[in-house]
Amino acid sequence: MASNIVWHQHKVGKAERSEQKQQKPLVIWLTGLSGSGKSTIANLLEQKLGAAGKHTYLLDGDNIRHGLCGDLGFSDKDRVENIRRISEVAKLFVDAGLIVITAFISPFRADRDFCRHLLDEQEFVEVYIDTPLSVCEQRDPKGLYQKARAGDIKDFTGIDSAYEAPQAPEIHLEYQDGQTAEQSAEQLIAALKAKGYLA
Ligand SMILES: Nc1ncnc2c1ncn2[C@@H]1O[C@H](COP(=O)(O)OS(=O)(=O)O)[C@@H](OP(=O)(O)O)[C@H]1O
Ligand SMILES: Nc1ncnc2c1ncn2[C@@H]1O[C@H](COP(=O)(O)OP(=O)(O)O)[C@@H](O)[C@H]1O
Repeated sequence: MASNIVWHQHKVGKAERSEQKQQKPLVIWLTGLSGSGKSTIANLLEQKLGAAGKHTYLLDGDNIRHGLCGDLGFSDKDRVENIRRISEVAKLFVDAGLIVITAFISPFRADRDFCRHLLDEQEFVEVYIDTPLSVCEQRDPKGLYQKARAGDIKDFTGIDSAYEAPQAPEIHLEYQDGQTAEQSAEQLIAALKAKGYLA
């Protein structure tokens, strides 16, 4: 596809940019059902990383779908393209030396793996926000499950569109009854530290 185009090697590269920021750039990829807690946890995580002096950028489903992916819907084909674009953007931000947090349902395993393979080893951390459908549906923060059950929204993840759960995520945040979002975010930070991602 990219014929007659040559990759330009710049003088300032990822190593220099991450050295300047004193951090290892990476993508912290949150995946889970709608209402599982991705946006809430991602926001808390970004605040906490910022307070610890890290340079971050949060890519969030609802926001990206207003701009970069504003032309896409929720068919399988559009979701694949959504995650492909986001993955390429995440790679650019990693190249800029940033810690990127993404909060997308990203229902298909192959698409999450696409992002993983765009990056170097240790630069992609898949975080499974494993909140059961019944809990997400009960939370229903945007009233979308109610609409999906009533047939007013088609192709809704978990209802009439598939969610392929990660088989070997780097971090698995299992739902615990009564656990607050703050506690989940702390648990995530602790796991990231324990696995050496925030050194
Ligand atoms: N049909 C259908 N299925 C799932 N979600 C829907 C749908 N229609 C609208 N929404 C809203 O869009 C948000 C999901 O967008 P994503 O970009 O994360 O989806 S995907 O990764 O491409 O599957 C999702 O946001 P979150 O609830 O934050 O996950 C919903 O608010
Ligand atoms: N432990 C928890 N982690 C994340 N969110 C939680 C938790 N407990 C309750 N919630 C609530 O669940 C809802 C999750 O919504 P949201 O973060 O928008 O999910 P998503 O981005 O996955 O659709 C929020 O209203 C949040 O306050």
